[in-house]
Amino acid sequence: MLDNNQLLRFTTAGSVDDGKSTLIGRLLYDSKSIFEDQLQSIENTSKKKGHAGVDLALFTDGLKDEREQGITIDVAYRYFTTPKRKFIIADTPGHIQYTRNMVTGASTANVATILIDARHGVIEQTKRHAFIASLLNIPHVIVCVNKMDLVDYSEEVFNNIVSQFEEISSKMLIKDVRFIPMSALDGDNVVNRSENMPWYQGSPMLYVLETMHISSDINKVDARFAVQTVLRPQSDSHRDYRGYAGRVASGVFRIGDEITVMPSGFTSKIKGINLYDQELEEAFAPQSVSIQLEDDIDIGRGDMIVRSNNKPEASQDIEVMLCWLNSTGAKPRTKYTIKHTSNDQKAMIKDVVYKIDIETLNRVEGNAELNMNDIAKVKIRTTKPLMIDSYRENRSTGSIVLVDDSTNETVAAGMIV
Ligand SMILES: Nc1nc2c(ncn2[C@@H]2O[C@H](COP(=O)(O)OP(=O)(O)OP(=O)(O)O)[C@@H](O)[C@H]2O)c(=O)[nH]1
Repeated sequence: MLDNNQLLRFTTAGSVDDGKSTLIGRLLYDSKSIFEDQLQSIENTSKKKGHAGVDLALFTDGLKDEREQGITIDVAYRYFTTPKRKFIIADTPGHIQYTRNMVTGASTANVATILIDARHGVIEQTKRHAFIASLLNIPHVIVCVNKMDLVDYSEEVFNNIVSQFEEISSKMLIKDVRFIPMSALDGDNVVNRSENMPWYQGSPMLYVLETMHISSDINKVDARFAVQTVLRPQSDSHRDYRGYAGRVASGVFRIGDEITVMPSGFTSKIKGINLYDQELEEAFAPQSVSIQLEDDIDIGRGDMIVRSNNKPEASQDIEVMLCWLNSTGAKPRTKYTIKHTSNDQKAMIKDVVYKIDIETLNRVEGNAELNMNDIAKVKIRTTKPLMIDSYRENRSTGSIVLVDDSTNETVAAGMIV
């Protein structure tokens, strides 16, 4: 089984021409994560285009081709592996890096990388990227100060950018932020240590990504099991078996644990845990398992099994920071389907408390309209209770999405306050 700790998800954000494609290309190329045939074709194209070396941006050009053909790809996922870790990069194309794409790509990320052009320093866009990383509670941020070759590898320029960034990030909730001076084009401090910046004592980017401690990014304290379906095999040998299949959203469950089923409130003890036909002593997030209980109680999809001494709140009135994702905007007095873990209910937006002006990061009150890319604090009322935690404490049971039933489109993503 894949040790989930070894899988690191990261997003890339930067404004147009900061060098995102070049950086990803450099990471793949220098870490030798490119397939031979792909590499050959890129080298040929680079030669044809008159490039002295390899045109690194070609690694991510697939995305551009598709875009030019009019196929909308908002977030592209790239996979690469080094001997130490597996990586998934959620990449959003530079000039369509709207809030919605960043939110979509970043919601499960361990790390957000934010690119800054060393010549320009911290700009409006950087602020927006930092804000979204903080809003989504992405545990780690790496600020890549790129194009250091164009500022004479100056330590002073780098230090100034670090201070500028720290000034804005100190007002946000960003837990772990690191700064790396680099040249993606020349490969300085991406995979290999730069010889041009001996003053930089830190590690190159890949090393940081490979060694970053991410196992504590998952909430291991609050045990939450979202029931997806009830298993009742019909064969004679399994006649007494009744298991609840679902996903451990967070925390750990062990045989013998005293549990409560929510929202009904019935209590029991865990009798067995199965992963396919394997019997486990314990299960942890994000495993999908089936759980057997000592008592026969009425449980269905959307219920949540939790440890009795640590329960989420059951509520029909929730406050969320909502990011509106579709172009139609929010329709007034409309019922949406709200999806929360395995629980689907109907919900209505009762009130827009305030919107965030993404440029100034100020709150704007008195404007109830929600359009694409808007971020707002809203009050939602659901038809039945949801078992919720705050997103800060639990990224899994603290997040929701809204779906428009008439089109089946996901129209908003929200973080429970
Ligand atoms: N001198 C220098 N140029 C760089 C560096 N990194 C990228 N560039 C150049 O900057 C330009 C933009 O790089 P891209 O990688 O295409 O930028 P991007 O951010 O991916 O741009 P979009 O795909 O439009 O979002 C290209 O001409 C790159 O060769 C660097 O470290 N130093």
